[in-house]
Amino acid sequence: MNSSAILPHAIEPIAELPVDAVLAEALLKSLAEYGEQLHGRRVWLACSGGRDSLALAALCVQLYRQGKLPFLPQLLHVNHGLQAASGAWAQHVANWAKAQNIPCRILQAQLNGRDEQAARKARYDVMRRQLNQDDVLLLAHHADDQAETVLMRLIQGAGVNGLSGMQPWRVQTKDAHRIALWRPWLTIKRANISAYAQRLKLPYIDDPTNDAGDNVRSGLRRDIMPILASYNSNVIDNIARSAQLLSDAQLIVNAQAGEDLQHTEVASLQLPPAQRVLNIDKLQKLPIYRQRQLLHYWIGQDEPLPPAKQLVDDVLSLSQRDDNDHQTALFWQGRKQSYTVRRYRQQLYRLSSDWLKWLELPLAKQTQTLFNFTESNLIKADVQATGRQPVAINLRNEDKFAWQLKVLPNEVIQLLESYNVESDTDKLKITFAPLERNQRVQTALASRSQAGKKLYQTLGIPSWLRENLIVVSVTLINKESSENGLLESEYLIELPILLISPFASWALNAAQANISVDVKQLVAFINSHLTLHKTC
Ligand SMILES: Nc1ncnc2c1ncn2[C@@H]1O[C@H](COP(=O)(O)OP(=O)(O)OP(=O)(O)O)[C@@H](O)[C@H]1O
Repeated sequence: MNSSAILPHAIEPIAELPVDAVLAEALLKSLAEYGEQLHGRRVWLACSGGRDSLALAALCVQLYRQGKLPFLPQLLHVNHGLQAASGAWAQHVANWAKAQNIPCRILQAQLNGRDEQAARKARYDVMRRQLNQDDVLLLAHHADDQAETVLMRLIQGAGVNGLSGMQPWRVQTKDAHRIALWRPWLTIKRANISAYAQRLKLPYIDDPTNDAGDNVRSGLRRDIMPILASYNSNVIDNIARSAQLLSDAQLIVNAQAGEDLQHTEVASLQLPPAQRVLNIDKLQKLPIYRQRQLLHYWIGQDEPLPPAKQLVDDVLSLSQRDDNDHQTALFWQGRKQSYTVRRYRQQLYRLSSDWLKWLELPLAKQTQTLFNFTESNLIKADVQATGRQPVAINLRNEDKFAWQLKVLPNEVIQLLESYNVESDTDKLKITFAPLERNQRVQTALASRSQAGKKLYQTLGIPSWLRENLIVVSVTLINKESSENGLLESEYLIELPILLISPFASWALNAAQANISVDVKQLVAFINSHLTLHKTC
């Protein structure tokens, strides 16, 4: 609204006229439809003081007085402070609310720019801050707004989702704060609202910028809609109906993509929203249109807005390549965070930038003494009890993610004792050290020890995970008896038993150490407690 907006004078309580049947029916029908979601929620009404939102407020007052509406919404008016008259409009809305005896709150918006988009964002931000968890915000958007929205999106090349327009009920979550936007008038034409406002002599504020044609929306309203109406007088209703049909279609598309996703995701590699992984072989079993839809859904999940079609096409081509290029990285800036989509072998990865940064942090070598009998004066019987408590070892801990390994010392000691080896009688020491590029280790996947690139290839480690391999070793006392059993010698040995990455682990072959330990069984007590969790 600009300063030339017409500010009406007469503010009176709403006349005792019969309610408008069409407008009331739309509101009450919507109330019945979302009754369950509305139950026990506080309802607010976003009121600009313009014709539509003032009419919605007036209808709520009338229906409430007649006992047809179980609640009276509290008005919220946002003062954008853009023009000299802004303060007067806010006062006008407050005065009108007072005359109707309904609560009203005036909020000041903090604008970041002077265009309509900035005002809209600031308006929603300040209203959202006012609302409590699960509160509902009533908006007066109507069929003409819906038609303009659909046309705007059409000329921007939107898909089914965009063309389904505004939704009558939309839950919005931002930083775990959840509210619902409720638009009961999406099927009501502006003309009906105008007639009602006139009958009631509603003192609404008339904003000339709405029809000035100086932004896309008002340009469509002023120049394009009348032309379309000359071809088909039902154009508003018809576009609003198309939006409803497409909204149903979108639900079906989403359900299909969700189902396809379940079959194509690689369950063991998921760390949502930091890392999401798709199996390309399974993706390619789907018809091409479902592949595209699935990728669109997969990339955009965890984000409020979907990715551009170009990115979906690029990811699709990446999945179709048959060369061995693992270097391509497709960047996507989402609303909440940014991501990189990469391919490694037959898998597509969507990696958040936070996660990639975390993976680049250095890992330090550390030695943990799981037990110290001398210091704590524990006798072995106590070990049986306390050793059942897993010992958590932080491999890399930072505000966003924590990589932790849990060891059951009791089990490890018992197992070691069942072989001809013992842990140091006073201490059980486990060492965690980043795998050196040239360090050779032998896993069950290879017949001899390997290092560097060969090892990564054998284990299938993508390039961004290569600095995240850790060798776990136990310090043991090995006893050797001579053949006649008379001579017994003991020596300390550091035995590498396990290689771990954030998502997998591999038992290391101890044959080189010349010790008869069943390494697989030994590592089970360490391996099975590996957890990686996101802390925020
Ligand atoms: N300054 C504001 N304070 C509170 N709510 C607002 C404000 N501006 C808009 N709204 C809400 O957002 C909806 C859509 O915004 P839009 O810009 O189309 O409204 P408007 O044309 O300025 O006013 P109205 O829809 O009331 O005639 C409004 O119907 C109203 O519910």
